[in-house]
Amino acid sequence: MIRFESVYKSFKGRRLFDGLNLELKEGKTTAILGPNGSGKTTLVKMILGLVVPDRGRILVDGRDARKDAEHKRLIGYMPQIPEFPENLSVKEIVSMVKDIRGQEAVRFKELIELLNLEMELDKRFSSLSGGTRQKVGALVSLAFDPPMLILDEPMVGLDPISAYRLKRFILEEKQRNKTVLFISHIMSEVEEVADYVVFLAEGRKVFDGSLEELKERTGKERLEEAVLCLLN
Ligand SMILES: Nc1ncnc2c1ncn2[C@@H]1O[C@H](COP(=O)(O)OP(=O)(O)OP(=O)(O)O)[C@@H](O)[C@H]1O
Repeated sequence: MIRFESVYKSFKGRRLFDGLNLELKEGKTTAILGPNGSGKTTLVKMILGLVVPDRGRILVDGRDARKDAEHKRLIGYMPQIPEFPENLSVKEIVSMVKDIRGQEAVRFKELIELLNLEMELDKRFSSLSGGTRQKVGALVSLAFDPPMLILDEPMVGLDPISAYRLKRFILEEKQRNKTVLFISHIMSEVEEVADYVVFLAEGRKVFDGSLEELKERTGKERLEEAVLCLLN
């Protein structure tokens, strides 16, 4: 379970999170929604310890995300924009992450096939297209088969076939009771994949509950319309 306890975070004197309390359920898939700049990426970066809260704490399976770096080995993180050493090949990047995590890339072959990366393995990261860089981000986050996945707009930038395959993969991970957290602006995707929804607006938690509860609360059957209701 991931728990935010009275989390405060400001950037350059501007308060984003103002005592956020939030629980993300283990073994479930939660979509983080909200307008641009509402704090979604900052939220997931705080779970990873990449952004440190000014006050409060975040517990991942009971471990303080700030103090305990071990929890990172439980998580596969696919950032919005993957950054890896530009001069390394895809193979070398996976090998580097393997050494850092001290884990085997047990799903490497399967993912290479799924994402159609066979021809890219020996190419330097600097020479890859935007979508292929995105696929490398997916590969690295998923190859080590971690119990928790944090995916920041995972399907954006991928061609339709790759996006479809990655979505199927995530749905299978969900069936295996992994804890999945994903950020998305694509409501059809959220509807298909998520069990729970957290909706942020300017760092405030506007909604936190199941998809069904969201529809019930807003009286809207379509998620797109339910989300518009939350914004108004
Ligand atoms: N390192 C930083 N320095 C200064 N401000 C930051 C930093 N990181 C985030 N912010 C600010 O915090 C707010 C939330 O940013 P964040 O990236 O978390 O939003 P988001 O909901 O993920 O947005 P998007 O949907 O556009 O990806 C924004 O106003 C952003 O400018």
